[in-house]
Amino acid sequence: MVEEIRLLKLGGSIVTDKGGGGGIDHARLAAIAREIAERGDAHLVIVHGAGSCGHPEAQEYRIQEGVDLQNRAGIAITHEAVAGLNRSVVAALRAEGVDAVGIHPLAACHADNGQLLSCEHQSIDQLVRLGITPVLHGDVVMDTSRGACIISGDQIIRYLAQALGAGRVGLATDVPGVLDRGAVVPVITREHVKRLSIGCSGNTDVTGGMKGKIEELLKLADSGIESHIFHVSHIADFLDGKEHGGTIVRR
Ligand SMILES: Nc1ncnc2c1ncn2[C@@H]1O[C@H](COP(=O)(O)OP(=O)(O)OP(=O)(O)O)[C@@H](O)[C@H]1O
Ligand SMILES: C=C(C)CCOP(=O)(O)O
Repeated sequence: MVEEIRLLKLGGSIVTDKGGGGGIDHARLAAIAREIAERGDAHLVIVHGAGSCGHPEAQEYRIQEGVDLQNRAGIAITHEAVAGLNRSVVAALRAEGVDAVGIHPLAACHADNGQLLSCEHQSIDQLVRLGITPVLHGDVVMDTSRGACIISGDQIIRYLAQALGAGRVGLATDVPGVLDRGAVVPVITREHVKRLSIGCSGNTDVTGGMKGKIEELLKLADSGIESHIFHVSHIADFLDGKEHGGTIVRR
């Protein structure tokens, strides 16, 4: 029997100090890595966001407006910021015994007009089947129309979930789920979302915060794959298939 692949996004807001001084939260990373290692999670693909390691650089160089000779320096600077975070995520996982390997979308993916068009999912699938945990991230990616653009971890999650036929898709973040007047909305569908007020992030964010996340997850839901948004404290529950108290986005 071919085991199902699970996808977990670690939001930039939980692995970095997104609203504060801007550092990587190494203690949080170690705790998350321990939870993943304790479950011996084979068939897991991890994608992390950028938080304070990439969003400020992408904003400074106006990457989302397109990249040409004037602002091309932003490609390497933004990529290095988030690639450094990727090295820390991979190191934290490996320190706990998870056989993790970092994969950079700048080299593995291509976009057009800000939309992810392709990603080397065959290599990712093969790695997972060998028991290795690929760790991707939101990144600056070359873009046919714009030169380059920023692809969020949420877009990568959507693409990989569809390409790999993922069985379970979860996004851990700094809020308990999608909130409506302070209460968690348990289920969101395309119809229902129109009645909600979903905003961006309270911090520097070039990919649309919660609004951008929901847009991607609704596209995923359209293709029949549901996804879960929950607070970082419920990662173990998600991996164990238990109730996480967050939001499910479905068709
Ligand atoms: N209706 C809403 N419900 C919940 N969060 C919301 C809502 N509207 C806006 N937000 C904001 O969205 C944020 C979460 O989105 P954000 O993109 O920062 O998450 P992330 O995936 O952890 O980070 P990153 O994009 O850096 O990976 C919350 O911290 C909150 O400020
Ligand atoms: C800003 C960069 C480099 C990637 C953004 O990814 P996200 O944090 O998942 O939105």
